[in-house]
Amino acid sequence: MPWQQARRLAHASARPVPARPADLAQAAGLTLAQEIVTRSPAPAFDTAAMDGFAVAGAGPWQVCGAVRAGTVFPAGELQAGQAVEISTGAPVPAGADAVLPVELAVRDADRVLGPRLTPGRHIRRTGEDAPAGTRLAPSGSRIGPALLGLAAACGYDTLQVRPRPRIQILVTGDELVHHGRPGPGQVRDALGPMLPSLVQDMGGQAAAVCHVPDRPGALADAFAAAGAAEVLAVTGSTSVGVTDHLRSLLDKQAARWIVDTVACRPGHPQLLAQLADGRWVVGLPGNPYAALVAAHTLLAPLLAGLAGRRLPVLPRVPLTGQVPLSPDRTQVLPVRWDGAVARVLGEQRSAFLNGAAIGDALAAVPAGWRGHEPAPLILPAGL
Ligand SMILES: Nc1nc2c(c(=O)[nH]1)N[C@H]1C(S)=C(S)[C@@H](COP(=O)(O)OP(=O)(O)OC[C@H]3O[C@@H](n4cnc5c(N)ncnc54)[C@H](O)[C@@H]3O)O[C@H]1N2
Ligand code: MOO
Repeated sequence: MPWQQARRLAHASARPVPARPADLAQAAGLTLAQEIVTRSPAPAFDTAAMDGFAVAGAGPWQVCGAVRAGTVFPAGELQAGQAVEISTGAPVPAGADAVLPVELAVRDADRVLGPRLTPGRHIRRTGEDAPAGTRLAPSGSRIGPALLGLAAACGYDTLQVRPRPRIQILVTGDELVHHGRPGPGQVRDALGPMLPSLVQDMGGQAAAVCHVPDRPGALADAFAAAGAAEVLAVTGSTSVGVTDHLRSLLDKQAARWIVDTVACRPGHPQLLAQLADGRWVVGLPGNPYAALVAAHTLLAPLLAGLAGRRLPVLPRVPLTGQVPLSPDRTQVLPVRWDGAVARVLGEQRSAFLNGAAIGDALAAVPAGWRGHEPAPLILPAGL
């Protein structure tokens, strides 16, 4: 399956997890499952945009009081020739035409003088930003800091959200060790430490990593023990070796296959299937860089779909450096991204993470790519 199609299919297959209410403080980073609508007009009242004097009619004006932010002018309507001292953010009294900034005002006892102002000058009118009932943020938006502030400004205390999809990471491989330097024939587990933080960046939530022996039956036991997770991410069992049990287990459990190998390098043995109980299984190759590429290909789109978000649109950027070409596969390469051009950090073998570890992003160079064409860029969260 072509790489772009695999991404789209992984996203389109997922049904969003159920929504629940969350306090604003708990909603950060989750996905909005409702619209944010202005409940009252914004601003809610005619508001002074400058510190100075709210003035009515032509000057000079008689100063007849003061109105600070958080209070209202008690004396009702201003008459022509009257002014009140006013703070930025305070309600402009009825009858006022404009706000005279303090820098332009000349105060003389209880009188104030200043230039003629166009009507409405330095007044933010009621509903000027958004009338009541305006749709400000659609369902499916990521709840970032600005959206939290907007929700609060619109009077929300809780939001309907979709929680982070839960993932159980199952790391297979009897050759793996988890501490120190590996002995003869052993390999230090790179994926146990890498995947939980990758999952977090992708909007999911990983349970404690589970290490599964290569013996037959162990993976089936791990599936049964995985509990409430929506997604099982299995590493190191995607191939056809005698210790790779994932494919046969999926067939034995009559799983529905969605993606079975992808035309990309590295990471082609990756897979996506759905168990009869609805849980998703993503098979990530054991080679660590191949696992990273596969996670961006299938896991990130699946998590976006489960969270109710759209498939991230990948920006297309020009590439420089040595770009290996392939007539029939997408090549996924670590790059340095300077904001204008992505420089390929050499060809990355599937077992090594050095390029990805120091690079800013991954470039997905399409099959049949020609040198001058921009290529899609996979940016990590936060860049
Ligand atoms: N006969 C074939 N052999 C292989 C094929 C193939 O098409 N036909 N594809 C190769 C490709 S490409 C890949 S990628 C791997 C995928 O293999 P698995 O997903 O089954 O993974 P393993 O065989 O268990 O491991 C591969 C490699 O990665 C190391 N590894 C595994 N897990 C980890 C980990 N957590 N941390 C660090 N390194 C890990 C493992 O020791 C192996 O060196 O299959 C090829 N073979
Ligand atoms: O797909 Mo494998 O990832 O080429 O090493």
